[in-house]
Parts: sequence; structure tokens; C-alpha cells
Amino acid sequence: MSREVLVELRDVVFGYDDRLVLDRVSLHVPRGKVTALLGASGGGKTTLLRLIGGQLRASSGQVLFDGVDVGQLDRAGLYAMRRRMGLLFQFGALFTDMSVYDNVAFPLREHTRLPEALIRDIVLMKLQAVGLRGARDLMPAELSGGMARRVALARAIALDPELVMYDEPFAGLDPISLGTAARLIRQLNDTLGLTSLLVSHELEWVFQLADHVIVLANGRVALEGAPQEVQRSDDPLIRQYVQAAPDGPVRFHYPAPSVEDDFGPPSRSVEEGA
Ligand SMILES: Nc1ncnc2c1ncn2[C@@H]1O[C@H](COP(=O)(O)OP(=O)(O)OP(=O)(O)O)[C@@H](O)[C@H]1O
Repeated sequence: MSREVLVELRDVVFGYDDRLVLDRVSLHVPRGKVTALLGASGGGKTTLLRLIGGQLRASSGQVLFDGVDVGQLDRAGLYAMRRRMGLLFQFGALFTDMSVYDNVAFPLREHTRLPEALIRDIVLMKLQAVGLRGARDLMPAELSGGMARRVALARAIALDPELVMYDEPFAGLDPISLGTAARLIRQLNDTLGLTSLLVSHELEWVFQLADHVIVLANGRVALEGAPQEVQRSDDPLIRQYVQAAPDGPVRFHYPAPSVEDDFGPPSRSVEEGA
């Protein structure tokens, strides 16, 4: 695998029980760049992040992180690899009974034996990076949604990960906080030399922010490329998603028994409008 690629999936198949979610997915996440993962709801984006994080294992195919197959690692190997990744899930999930400071210090205290004086410097540096050094003594309940998200981000980068994965980092944010969060993701990526992988439905921001875009549809990679390339695509699958059209090749319905099986045959009186 080339130095330019940090994460690569090769023919990955994954399903929950007998429901196939990813069907021979191959993609790459370029090192040092911001990559956006797009696709319809329920399309397997979060599942894909979990496969990369090693919380799930592919039933076949390979998930390579820096050239190492995540699916083949033992517990110790996985633990070591996870330290190289920061994960930021939708609503940040701060520990509500800990101050901002202690939230950011948590992974450092958990995973390292650094002395408190050094932990303090790192915590303040990370809070500085997200513009919240002054908020260190606040409790999560005293933060706005956007601030809480930024604290969670400071916590996610506390251990200097190489890859940061964001699952819908903009969900529920007002337009101003959203802009701040998007710029912050870009800035941290570039100044800290990270690789970022982000799942989001905020298409306008995604196309501005990302260097590389992957569109998942119906369990496959429909397109992978530069944002302009994806926006220009005339593939109906991509057009449906990029223009957010309700109808098109992407299925709206979760697989279900037929309507007739669930509701019975249409009644005459209803059909006749009686
Ligand atoms: N733990 C689980 N057990 C069984 N099925 C699951 C589980 N987690 C997810 N699924 C199913 O797998 C499919 C993919 O889910 P996933 O959360 O990866 O999609 P997503 O693309 O992230 O969706 P969204 O954009 O709505 O968050 C969905 O149909 C979901 O119902």
C-alpha cells in the first residue's frame, strides 16, 4: 500500500445476521486529507467506521490501517491501533459529571502514565486548539451544543491520533456553530497533520471541506473521487444523492415484507374512494 493511503478497504463484505450491509466495498482514505463518506441513511456509513476502528470485523475482505489488516489483530494489537485513532460520534457524549478539563484529560489518564503537570499542558493545548481553553472549569451542562462538540473534539485528539473519524459531527448544530465546526475540522487536519474521515449529510459543507469524497449506495461504493468530480457526475445514483431527490436508484425503504403481506390486498371501497 502506498504511503499516500492511510486506510484501505479491499472487497469488504459485512452484514448484521443475514442482512448484508456492505457488499464488496473497496475504497481508500488518503493520508493527510479530509475524506467525506456520503450515502443514504442506513447505508452502512457508521458500520464502515466501526470496521475501521476494529469494533466490528468484516466477514470477508480486508480493512487495512497503515498497511495492517485490522481484522487480523489480537486484543493487544487492536488496543495499540485504536490509540492511533480518534473517534467522534454524533453527540460527543461527554462525561456529564466531569468538568471540561477532566473530560479532555480522561484518555490521557486512562492510556498513559504521564505526570499530571504534563497532562495539564496537553489538555490546555488541545482546548486552545478548539478555542475553549477558557472554558476548562465548566461542566458539560453549562456548554452550548457547539461548544460541547468542540470539547469532544479536543478529547478525541488528546492522544495525538493519526486518523480522526467523525460521525455526523454537524448534527443538530445551528448554522454558525456548523460553520465553526467545519472550519475547525479543516484547520485541525492541516495544522496537526491528521487524516480525517467524516460522515455527514450536510452536503454543502462537505463539498467545501473535503478533499476526497466517497459515496456509498446500496451496499457498494457508487463513486470515489474529488468533490468536483462527484458533483459533476451524471450517474443517476450520485445525482439522486447529491441533489437529495427522494426518488431514484437508492432505496428509500428498509427491506420489508410486501405491502400486501402486511396490510392485506387493497380493499375495493378504498380504491373506489368511497
Ligand atoms: N448493531 C446492529 N445490529 C443489527 N443491524 C444494525 C446494527 N447497526 C446497524 N444496523 C443496520 O445496518 C444498516 C446500516 O447501518 P449504519 O448505522 O451503518 O448506517 P448509516 O449509513 O450510518 O446510517 P445513518 O446515516 O442513518 O446514520 C442499517 O440498516 C441498520 O439498521
